[in-house]
Amino acid sequence: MSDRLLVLVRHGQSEWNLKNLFTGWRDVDLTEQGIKEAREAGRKLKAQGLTFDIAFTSALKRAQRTLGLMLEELGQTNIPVIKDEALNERDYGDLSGLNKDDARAKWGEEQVHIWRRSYDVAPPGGESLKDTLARTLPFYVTDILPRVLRGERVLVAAHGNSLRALIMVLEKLNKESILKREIGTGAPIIYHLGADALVASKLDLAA
Ligand SMILES: O=C(O)[C@H](O)COP(=O)(O)O
Repeated sequence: MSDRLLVLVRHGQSEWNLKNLFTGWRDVDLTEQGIKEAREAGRKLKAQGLTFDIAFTSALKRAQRTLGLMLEELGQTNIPVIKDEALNERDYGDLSGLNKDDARAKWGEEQVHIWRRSYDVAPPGGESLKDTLARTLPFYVTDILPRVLRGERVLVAAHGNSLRALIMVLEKLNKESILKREIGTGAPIIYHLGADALVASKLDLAA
């Protein structure tokens, strides 16, 4: 097995996940449940015998706290941590702060599903997954991937849609299959990459 390790983790449950509100770039904290999920994710990685050389996270505190809690469980709070807006959640624009059920009642189930899961339809005033990919992918290519290919073991704590964007590329998912891809809170996905940067193996700890 190559040591080109890349682990992706969505943050634990946030206060607005619990309240069922569109969050996007709003900077809300973890719930007690989210803290538990983050610690559990760290314990799961430790149980796999994994250690990391560097970690990446977004500019938002729910992902940063999740990372900090995982590193505590791993006993690795001293590794370098790079925070970058490129890994932030998709900007939900005018939907930010609205209740997801209220939005379904107003615009219909299908429209809301398209805004939440489609590849190229942006919510009003916000980013589509394609727009999100346009900022996460260059950052992945310039800052994350070269380290993985050099053999550094990399942990990324980010968000449902910034991770869906990266997963779309890593797993070569098309516009149809990404529609169905859900990323659970605090559920690590462990990849080993080949020297060609393609996925050599994948272990989804949520599965
Ligand atoms: O930003 C949000 O509201 C959530 O973190 C992700 O939302 P989604 O499940 O609608 O993509």
